[in-house]
Amino acid sequence: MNPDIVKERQNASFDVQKLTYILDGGPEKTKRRREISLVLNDPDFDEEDPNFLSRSERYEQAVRKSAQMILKLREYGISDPAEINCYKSVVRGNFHESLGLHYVMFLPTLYSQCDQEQSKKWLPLATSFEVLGTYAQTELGHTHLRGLETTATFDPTTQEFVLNSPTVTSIKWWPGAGKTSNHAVVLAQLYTRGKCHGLHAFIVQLRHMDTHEPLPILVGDIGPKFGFSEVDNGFLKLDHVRIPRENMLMKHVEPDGRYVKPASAKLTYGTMVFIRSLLVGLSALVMAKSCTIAIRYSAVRHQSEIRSEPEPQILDYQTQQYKLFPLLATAYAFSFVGQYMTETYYRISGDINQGDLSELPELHAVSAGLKAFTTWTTNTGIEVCRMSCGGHGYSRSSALPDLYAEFTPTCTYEGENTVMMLQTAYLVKSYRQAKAGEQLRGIMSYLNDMEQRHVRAHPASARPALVDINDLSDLVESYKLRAALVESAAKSIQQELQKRRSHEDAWNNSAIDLVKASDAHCHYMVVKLFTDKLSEIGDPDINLVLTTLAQLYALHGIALNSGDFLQAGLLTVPQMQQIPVRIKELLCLIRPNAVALVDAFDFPDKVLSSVLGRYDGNVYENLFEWARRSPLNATEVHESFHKYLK
Ligand SMILES: CC/C=C\C/C=C\C/C=C\C/C=C\C/C=C\C/C=C/C(=O)SCCNC(=O)CCNC(=O)[C@H](O)C(C)(C)COP(=O)(O)OP(=O)(O)OC[C@H]1O[C@@H](n2cnc3c(N)ncnc32)[C@H](O)[C@@H]1OP(=O)(O)O
Ligand SMILES: Cc1cc2nc3c(=O)[nH]c(=O)nc-3n(C[C@H](O)[C@H](O)[C@H](O)COP(=O)(O)OP(=O)(O)OC[C@H]3O[C@@H](n4cnc5c(N)ncnc54)[C@H](O)[C@@H]3O)c2cc1C
Repeated sequence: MNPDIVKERQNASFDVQKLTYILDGGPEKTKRRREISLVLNDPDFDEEDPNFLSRSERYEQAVRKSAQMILKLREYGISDPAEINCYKSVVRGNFHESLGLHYVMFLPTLYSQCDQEQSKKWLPLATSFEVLGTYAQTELGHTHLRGLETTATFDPTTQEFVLNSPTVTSIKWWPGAGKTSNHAVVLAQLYTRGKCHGLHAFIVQLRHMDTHEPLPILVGDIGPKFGFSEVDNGFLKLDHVRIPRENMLMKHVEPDGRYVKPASAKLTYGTMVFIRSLLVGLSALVMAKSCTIAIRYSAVRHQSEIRSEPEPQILDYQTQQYKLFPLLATAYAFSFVGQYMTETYYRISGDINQGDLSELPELHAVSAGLKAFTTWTTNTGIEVCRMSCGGHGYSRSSALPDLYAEFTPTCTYEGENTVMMLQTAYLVKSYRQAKAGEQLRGIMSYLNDMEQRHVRAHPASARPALVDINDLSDLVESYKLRAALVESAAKSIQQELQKRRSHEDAWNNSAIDLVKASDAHCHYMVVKLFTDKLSEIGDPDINLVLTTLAQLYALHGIALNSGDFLQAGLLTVPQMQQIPVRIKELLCLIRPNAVALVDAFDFPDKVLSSVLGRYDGNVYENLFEWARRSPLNATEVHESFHKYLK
């Protein structure tokens, strides 16, 4: 064990194990997660570092691993969905699996959209992996759902739907598992009796069940990408492909071609809401991994000098702390927001299953906004962690390049982040309702008292100084008032309408304000949920260290967005000048606990897969060993010497 890291652990002021229990949701859950993590000792999961393999080898290794996972799940009797998720996230490490989409999109779509008869047919096939599915929605030319071109036309004479990609731009593009899957959920515009009824989901067989040869359908892999080398993102061109009427999910077409409206057309989009909710938790996980790597490495890396003494640990540099500790605070904040998002998703989708759709718009708005907010923040955070590791952060051995490449598409997939932020129509609607005197419920209820607060862009001098910057509840209140930026967005729309612009143009001309409002709303939610969590934590040592992190999270956010807080008169200039001073004090308070705080995330070394983030801190000897495994070192003299240099 590296002596620096031993010393760091001795300095901790709290019980790491107890904090792990809080993150997991209780000691029983930690125990079970650790039991599941033992699967990493199974030699069947020993594999070459994918960084030393070609794309085709990586894909093959991922398929082998996916197949092994299924067999082992059965062998170990793991069947609870949360436990399957935990098992997969342990085995997957920092990469994706080839059957990922079958689990996260295909199966959930079947579970939520099959009727009884369809469930009876498809669920046994899909859960036994005879049917391997993908989710084909995006097209070469479109992702906006109303604009999708693929058609499904009902033919009552044969009781079939005819699926067609009429143009090049309508070819399905991106669905994972282009080579792996034999079925797809295809999203297409439904036509029956000559009328279009919008987007619906259909099950389409793509490949022969025994030979895996494609049916008369053009299907394949779209080629190498920025990351996602394990995943065969695919294309799919359908040329008048016929499927039985029973393959339409939720069956809205009667045998005679009559269309029966669903309770809400938006239920077809349910799988995306599910994944967007999951991505909030995934952001927390990846931010936590990145911080673990960068903070452990910063504790064992010595460089330059502060005083004329031996080289200090780089974690002692104030600038290093300023780079990493706000991200550490973010990892904790997002962990609690992830827990909230999961609970909210299951609560509201439970109501939806019972026929109560009243909270669907809020679930959509919250999951879209938080997905965008947390993935954007995490994406930039991983890169800060990588940079903070200097040159060794650039090596694939650090895992940070892989974490970045695998995570960055979360800002794009399941709804491009700007587009998701623009799903703030709900926010503006809520604002208008509150202004009209309606009492809002839930997370939007803070808009109820906006009129009394009169939060507007007044000169700061005209306002009382509301905030004690050392008081978390005051900080939550200021974030809440800043979230009233929605008022500026609503006003911008109003002004555009007064200029006789159409509603659509007024919306587009206010889009920057709308995204800002959405961002402020999400930021408020994160600060509030983090602060609320503190009241549940009885252990005084843990409460103290998490309160310090929450304060840092809140103040750092204000420092980054100082213009908003000053403009709205929520803070005075002298208070704003106090914030960097307070932030520096908080960095000093966090410093002795930094390593313990990342230890509490409890990532086994095999899951982190990072030479820099090793628990024992023995970085240099393992970096050397890792480099020696590089395929370029397989021979002492590379063949290129004989071919070109000699
Ligand atoms: C701890 C966690 C651990 C582990 C997790 C592990 C793994 C999971 C994570 C990752 C998975 C890993 C690997 C998989 C990798 C990638 C998979 C990627 C898949 C995909 O990307 S699938 C394709 C996704 N595509 C999109 O998201 C498209 C985005 N666009 C849209 O959603 C819509 O076009 C848009 C922008 C919402 C507009 O909708 P529409 O076109 O219908 O416009 P309208 O104007 O007609 O309607 C708007 C109206 O409808 C409301 N609305 C829109 N969407 C919804 C919804 N989903 N639910 C409810 N309501 C919705 C909207 O608010 C408007 O309402 P209004 O009329 O104003 O009242
Ligand atoms: C790794 C990966 C895996 C994927 N897996 C799947 C899958 O399994 N199944 C599937 O169906 N799809 C999948 N996708 C596709 C993914 O869902 C889309 O890429 C995503 O929805 C974004 O759409 P787009 O690529 O068309 O971007 P575009 O919508 O073309 O975005 C390009 C730019 O235009 C801007 N823009 C677009 N619309 C607006 C607007 N209304 N207002 C303001 N700005 C706008 C965006 O902000 C962005 O800056 C995957 C994508 C990736 C990268």
